[in-house]
Amino acid sequence: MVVDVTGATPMLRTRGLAREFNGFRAVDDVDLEVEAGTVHALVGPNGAGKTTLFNLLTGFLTPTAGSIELDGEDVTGLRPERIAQRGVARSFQITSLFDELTLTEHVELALQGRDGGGTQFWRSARRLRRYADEAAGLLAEVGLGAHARLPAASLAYGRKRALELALALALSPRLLLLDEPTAGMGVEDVARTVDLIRRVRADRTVVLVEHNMKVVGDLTDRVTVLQFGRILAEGPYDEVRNDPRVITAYLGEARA
Ligand SMILES: Nc1ncnc2c1ncn2[C@@H]1O[C@H](COP(=O)(O)OP(=O)(O)OP(=O)(O)O)[C@@H](O)[C@H]1O
Repeated sequence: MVVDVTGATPMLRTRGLAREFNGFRAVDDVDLEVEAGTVHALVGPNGAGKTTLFNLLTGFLTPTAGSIELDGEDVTGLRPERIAQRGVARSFQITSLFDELTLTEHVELALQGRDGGGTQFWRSARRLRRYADEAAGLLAEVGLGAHARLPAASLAYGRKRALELALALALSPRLLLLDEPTAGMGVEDVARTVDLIRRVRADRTVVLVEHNMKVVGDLTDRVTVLQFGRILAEGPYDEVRNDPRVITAYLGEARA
């Protein structure tokens, strides 16, 4: 186990992390450190490498170079399911919802998957009931308690994303990765989502990719700014947003 000078092992640490696509470095020599119990944002102009970095952290892509440690354990090159088993969950991917299943059934399936029981509904509908209480608790946590018996298809967009969050939380993640949690939302849903993330962050470590700077400012302890696959700046939001290099990077994007 690697321990840093402050004595605390970061929940996530990458060193020299890189990913090339045909000689093009989408992620280039990234040293990222995320302290346990914090909310950390990844921001940067389009094409900066944020999604590629997320895909590396979840094992959906293998790095060309560098390493990834989770709570001091080397997870570099592990397959996505192995990384998930070690407590990394990623939300929101609405495409993974099933229209006809109720919210409760979705969460019960996720809980069964966490316990290694597979995620096939048709084989196990009766066994799923053992998770009823835990599922109810998770739905209440994300504010969907009143909708538990409705099919997922009946939910509005913002609520679908809350359900995705409940599914990620069902895995009891140590590290929760949120991929643009407020993308495509109106002002009210954004505010609700910020509140929700605030609530679920207790005892968890959260890394989010976010374009909405108000959300970043409201939610995060630290921000890493990526540009051209590299870390351009890193620090508390108020420091980073006044960094001339960051301002130039975003102005450049606005002009383009
Ligand atoms: N599979 C791939 N093959 C080739 N190039 C890729 C691939 N995936 C990403 N890239 C390139 O890597 C760079 C970083 O892309 P990435 O999607 O990680 O950026 P991003 O910061 O998430 O951007 P956005 O904010 O637009 O989602 C881009 O130039 C992109 O075209």
